[in-house]
Amino acid sequence: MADLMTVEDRRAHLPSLAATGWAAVEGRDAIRKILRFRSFSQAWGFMSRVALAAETMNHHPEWSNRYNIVDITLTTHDCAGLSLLDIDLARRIDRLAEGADVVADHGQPIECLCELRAGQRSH
Ligand SMILES: C[C@H](O)[C@H](O)[C@H]1CNC2=NC(N)=NC(=O)C2=N1
Repeated sequence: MADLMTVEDRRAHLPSLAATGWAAVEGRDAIRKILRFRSFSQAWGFMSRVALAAETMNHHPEWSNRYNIVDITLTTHDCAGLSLLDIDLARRIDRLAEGADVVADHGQPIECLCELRAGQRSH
């Protein structure tokens, strides 16, 4: 069972993900990144590789694909917020997305997620 990230975890891990284009999702304890590939084929190949990583981790993205665009949101359903599994999957996604363009005009600064929201309690 994945635990909700503590404030310390968040401060340690989230800012570096901002550097690679991850942003906070409005109203959710979740991170989002939008990628643009050269073609549908490149986008689909990326998604295939991420799918294999997700299956290995048993941790899956919420994502959509439109031609050469892949829109990815990560959060952990079991704890209704961000866990370290989301950090791990985000880093694997960044490695697999090498060479793709990052669409940056969305989301809130990721630092918004470095404090726990009302009602959230990390173990
Ligand atoms: C039953 C299965 O192990 C769980 O539903 C896994 C599958 N993949 C998952 N993916 C994500 N993002 N969050 C989860 O809590 C989760 N739980």
